[in-house]
Amino acid sequence: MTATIEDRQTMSTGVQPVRFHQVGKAFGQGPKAVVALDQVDLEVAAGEFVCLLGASGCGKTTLLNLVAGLDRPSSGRIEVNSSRPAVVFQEAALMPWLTAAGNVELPLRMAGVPKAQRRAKAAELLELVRLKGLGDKRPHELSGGMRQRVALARALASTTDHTGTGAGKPSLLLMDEPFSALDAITRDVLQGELLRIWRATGTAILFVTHDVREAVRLGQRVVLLSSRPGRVVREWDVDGLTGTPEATAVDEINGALREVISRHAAA
Ligand SMILES: Nc1ncnc2c1ncn2[C@@H]1O[C@H](COP(=O)(O)OP(=O)(O)OP(=O)(O)O)[C@@H](O)[C@H]1O
Repeated sequence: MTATIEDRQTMSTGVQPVRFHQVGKAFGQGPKAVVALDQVDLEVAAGEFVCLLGASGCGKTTLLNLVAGLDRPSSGRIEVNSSRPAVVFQEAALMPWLTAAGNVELPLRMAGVPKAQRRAKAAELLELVRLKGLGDKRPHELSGGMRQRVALARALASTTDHTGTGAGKPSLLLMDEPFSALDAITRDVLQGELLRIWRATGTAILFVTHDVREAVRLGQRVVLLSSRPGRVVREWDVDGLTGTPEATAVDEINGALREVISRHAAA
């Protein structure tokens, strides 16, 4: 089930939104430095859904921050070849004084999209995340799941190229445990919605989680990071697995995750 190099090369034809070449990231210097990532090689193909899995503190958020340009690597090289990557966090982080539609419009406003066009785009995206008719609600009037839907619509607005400068570049969504604060039923519904939206938009997604089931359900590929420092230790091609194959993949990946955690604990 582990993807071969040949498989990876087949998947990686065309423009890749993200490529990591031997990326390292350390916080601080000298003996007290915290090495969060070490020699990470990773790529995401256009339109691909990749789940990044690892134990708490292994550097998953650090890796997403590097892709988003919120931080810089200490070593190695990152190629980001997408129209502006957008991030969805664990908490929706909406502007409380803006309506749902206002929040979705915000990145469009910042990109200089004319008013009528951004209104129409926000309405279209709110419909895509099944919040049609709720655009005038403020965040406090919405449930946690609804707020994450707004955050997803805003991220989609942000990653769409409206200026023409990113023409031809694939879009990329970065998602940092976006459903982990939600109850199990809402999480299940939103996972299904995310798959639908991914298929409808064709955006590439790099999705961080520490939930193996979630990773196998959502991803085409699951990439396992070791415990600190985070390194890619294994990856699995889980595209289209359902039923028993999916359960087998979950067991196998759970075993590998436990192994990297216990190796770290023993170190
Ligand atoms: N700004 C920073 N300064 C110092 N250390 C940091 C900083 N950001 C992250 N770290 C450290 O780097 C390591 C990786 O952190 P990161 O948040 O990327 O892990 P994670 O895998 O996302 O964890 P979790 O699953 O718990 O969210 C941790 O040891 C963390 O303490």
